[in-house]
Amino acid sequence: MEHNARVEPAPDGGAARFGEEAWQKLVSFSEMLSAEGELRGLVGPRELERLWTRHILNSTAVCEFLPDSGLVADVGSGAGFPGIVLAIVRPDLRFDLIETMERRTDWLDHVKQELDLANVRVIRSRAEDMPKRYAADVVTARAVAALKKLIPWTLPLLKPGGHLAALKGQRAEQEIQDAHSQLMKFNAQRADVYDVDVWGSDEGTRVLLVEKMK
Ligand SMILES: C[S@@+](CC[C@H](N)C(=O)[O-])C[C@H]1O[C@@H](n2cnc3c(N)ncnc32)[C@H](O)[C@@H]1O
Repeated sequence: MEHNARVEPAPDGGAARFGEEAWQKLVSFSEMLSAEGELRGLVGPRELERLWTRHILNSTAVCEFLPDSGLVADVGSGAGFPGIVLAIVRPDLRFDLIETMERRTDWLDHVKQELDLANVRVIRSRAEDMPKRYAADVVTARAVAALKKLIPWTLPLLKPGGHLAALKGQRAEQEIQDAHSQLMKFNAQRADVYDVDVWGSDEGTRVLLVEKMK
């Protein structure tokens, strides 16, 4: 596949970091996004210039908050961040990508087929409309909504003792304060912010981790 000149090149050393198979799939995912992402209205042209650092590698920051085994639900996956990236890096975990827009679930299904991601299920739904019995070990979310909205959407999707890991920016602490009553109402045990280094990028990121009561 021909590379778009504006697309940020992949960093060196990815195969050593993520394993050969996962790295090949991450590169293929970047190529699919470069070729089709703009046309399909999934990523803006400026975003292709920072596809690796701002999006693909940024998504990997959630890895250290994933469970040893079980089910991860990525709410509002959009073009596949962080859900597709995490599913590639952790083929031993099951991933449900819960996304409300058909255009985006069509894309996510296409990526699942092309990259042969047997651990991925694409679910077209709003997070808040998922069945009551749904129970994930971890829910992930990036750029979906402020925490006070995310809590009612995502804590009901978690098993007791499960975690919401949301990629957030500088206002993460303020978001926790603003979500105080939702955190109490939906049985959050604690909410903390972690500064995380992102491999291959100079830009770190922040993960807001909410634990649901056991
Ligand atoms: C700004 S995009 C972010 C996409 C991706 N997470 C990322 O970081 O690039 C937000 C996505 O969340 C989806 N979304 C918004 N509200 C949702 C909900 N209640 N349940 C599931 N998906 C939702 C939108 O359709 C959109 O694809």
